[in-house]
Amino acid sequence: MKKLLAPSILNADFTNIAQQIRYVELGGADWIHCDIMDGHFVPNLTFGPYIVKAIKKSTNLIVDSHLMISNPDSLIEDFIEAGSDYVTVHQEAVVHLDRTLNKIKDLGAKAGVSINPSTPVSFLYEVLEIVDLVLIMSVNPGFGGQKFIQNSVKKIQQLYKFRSENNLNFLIQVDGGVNKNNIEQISDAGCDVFVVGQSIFKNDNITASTIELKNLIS
Ligand SMILES: O=C(CO)[C@@H](O)[C@H](O)COP(=O)(O)O
Repeated sequence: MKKLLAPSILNADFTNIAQQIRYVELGGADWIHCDIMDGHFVPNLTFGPYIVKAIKKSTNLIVDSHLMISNPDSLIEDFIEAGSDYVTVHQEAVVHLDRTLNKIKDLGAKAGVSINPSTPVSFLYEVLEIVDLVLIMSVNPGFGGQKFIQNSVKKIQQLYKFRSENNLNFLIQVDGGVNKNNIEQISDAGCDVFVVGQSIFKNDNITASTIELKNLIS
């Protein structure tokens, strides 16, 4: 499976977001990752569907919306209408996970599910047949620039094994603290999609850091 790089714009310069996206496009980024935070499920606030719509207009890359919000069902439709190709909800934030994931698919987007560092992979076993993507959070969600939680590698290996043994097709994504020193180890564990924030956008040369990370997973 091709390995994909998904720069997270959480810590990008929003005074010129179209240019920042252009820089990662030039570096070979595959997706744009949008971190949606509500100040309730996570202790931080970001942006909503209006901004996702503007981001979609500024790029041809896949737009990947990660909803770190309570009660995501009420906003799923808005994020899909705004142009999200993937919509990922948190297992911890949803009561009827099977219903929510099917709703995303019925509305025409790819359905993703995410788990926090303290949630075991086994909590997802019953929905893995219907999801397009599983996001392993490798930091506690809410902020960019945190340290990678090493136990996430074991969770990725476990998920990779389950996928192979059950002949399933979902993508395995990792998010939080990914950088040039650990990305190869995470890739070897079986990860397909790498969300990277600060290690791309907090560098002087955004395109060069994108190229460097892409090379490490190619
Ligand atoms: O969802 C989140 C944080 O909650 C992430 O997308 C981070 O924004 C990734 O940023 P870095 O850890 O790579 O800086």
